[in-house]
Amino acid sequence: MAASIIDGKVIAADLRAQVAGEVTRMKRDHGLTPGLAVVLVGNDPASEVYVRSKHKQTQAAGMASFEHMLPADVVQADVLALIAELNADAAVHGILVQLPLPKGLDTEAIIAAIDPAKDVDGLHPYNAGRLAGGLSALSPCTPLGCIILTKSVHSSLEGLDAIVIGRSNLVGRPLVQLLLNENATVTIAHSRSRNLPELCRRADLVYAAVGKAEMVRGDWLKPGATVIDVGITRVPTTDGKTRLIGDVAFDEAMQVAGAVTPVPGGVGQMTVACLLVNTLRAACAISGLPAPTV
Ligand SMILES: Nc1nc2c(c(=O)[nH]1)N[C@@H](CN(C=O)c1ccc(C(=O)N[C@@H](CCC(=O)O)C(=O)O)cc1)CN2
Ligand SMILES: [Mg+2]
Repeated sequence: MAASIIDGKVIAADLRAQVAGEVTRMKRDHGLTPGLAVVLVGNDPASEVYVRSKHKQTQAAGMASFEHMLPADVVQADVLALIAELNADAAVHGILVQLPLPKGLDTEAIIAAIDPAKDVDGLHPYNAGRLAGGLSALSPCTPLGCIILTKSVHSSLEGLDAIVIGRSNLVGRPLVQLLLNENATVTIAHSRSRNLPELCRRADLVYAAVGKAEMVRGDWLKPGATVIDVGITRVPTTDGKTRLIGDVAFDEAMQVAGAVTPVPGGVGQMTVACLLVNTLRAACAISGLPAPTV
């Protein structure tokens, strides 16, 4: 029997609706409008698309959206000065610097300059450290989305064997921590791992986040496994256009797995929805309000 498709579009839309409901209540009961500031440096076309989508979805949820577009040749000190301004701005509850930054800028230093309470990307070492310590923290959006998608299939992840392929700060590493917090048994694999197909075949939950198109094949999967595909590679098509491909050979996975996320329409959809959740959580924490239920 073919696997079921985990519909990221539907799940993300539901999450955004829940956030919008909470924002309405915050405005009504506390006169508080959560605000998100996004900093885009340069003009990478994909980053421009993602930032536009963040702006639209932030406004659609009833939050304030502040966009800061800086030229590709901006100097480090000017980026840091903008971050300092946003840290001090009471209307801003979340700050996000779109990645990757142009060469020449020190990404680590820029992220470290963000007030951890406003770090809605969950990338500041303070939040990464708290997450790794099993403490409450703002957590990176894509891994949060992966967990929500997994929970749409499994009400509990306790005791399940998970493999995370990829160890980036944005996805793989924080995803491992979130899975541990759910009491999953986690294997961390990466481009240098030996016997990857064999490691994968043991897993109930497979997270592919390496950025290598269709690397995970159908015969790498345990029958019935849940497969969460984080990869997005844009490839040219014969008609001169492009299309997106994930890290998992989708058609093959559909023959073996129990549930699979599509690309597009899976994990990617959750990233911005979870950013809205984090902005809401940051606004509540900064304003001394109880954590939102979403
Ligand atoms: N500061 C950050 N930079 C980047 C992040 C991040 O979380 N924080 N993640 C990615 C880019 N990204 C958001 O910033 C992002 C990627 C993909 C999608 C998405 O909706 N994907 C769609 C397909 C979109 C398309 O057609 O191109 C899907 O998979 O369905 C949203 C956001 C790197 N940088
Ligand atoms: Mg996707």
